[in-house]
Amino acid sequence: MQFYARAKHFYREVPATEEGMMGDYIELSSTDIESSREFLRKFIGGPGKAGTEHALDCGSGIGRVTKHVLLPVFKSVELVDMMENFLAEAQNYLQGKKDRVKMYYCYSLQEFTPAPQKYDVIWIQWVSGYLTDKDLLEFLIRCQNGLKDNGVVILKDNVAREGCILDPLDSSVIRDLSILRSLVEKSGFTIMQQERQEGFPEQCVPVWMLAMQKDPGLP
Ligand SMILES: C[S@@+](CC[C@H](N)C(=O)[O-])C[C@H]1O[C@@H](n2cnc3c(N)ncnc32)[C@H](O)[C@@H]1O
Repeated sequence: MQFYARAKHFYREVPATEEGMMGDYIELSSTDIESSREFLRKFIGGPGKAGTEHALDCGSGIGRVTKHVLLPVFKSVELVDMMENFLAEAQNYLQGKKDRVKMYYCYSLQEFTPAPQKYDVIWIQWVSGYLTDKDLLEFLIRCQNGLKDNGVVILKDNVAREGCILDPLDSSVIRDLSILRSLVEKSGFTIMQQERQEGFPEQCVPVWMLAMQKDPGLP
């Protein structure tokens, strides 16, 4: 519980701005967005691919990903974040597109269950490290049930070069790629593609994008 309480305590001091969402690396936001858009394009539209009706932005913060990556593609988007003030700010930040933002869920992901078979894409960016292994695994299992046929989960996060690093400042963990992949696979997802974010400075922790789909044989 302390692990989660500390993260909440940390985010109380974080401004509800793009800078706050980027942890003071605001200059990387446009590179991040551009790569996310390109990565997403591979999995949507066309036979056997995900549709473009509904997306869910997990750990959305003020909706930076929703605004720049999801709303340009999906008819409607829903946001889930544990911080009420971020979701409140999202309503200003997403102004003009508000009618296509259908829900703002104020929940911690470890306590949140996506609605069954509703989403074409579930986007999980820079938030998986705030969940324990057990809670991340269980959340991914609940996400499977939230996906439509051909639906895709995209997880984008910092990835350690080796092992698992605890950041006591914001109470998060950075997992290496093999640990992250094994959690994803344990949940029953199949990883379709993984790609390293390019264009970030060498001294930054590597960032990876993983696209996953549930096994079509499973209910
Ligand atoms: C680094 S910000 C990233 C925000 C957004 N995904 C983006 O890329 O702009 C991390 C976000 O995760 C949220 N968060 C942290 N732990 C969470 C949890 N256990 N459940 C839900 N949201 C959480 C924070 O409130 C914050 O909005």
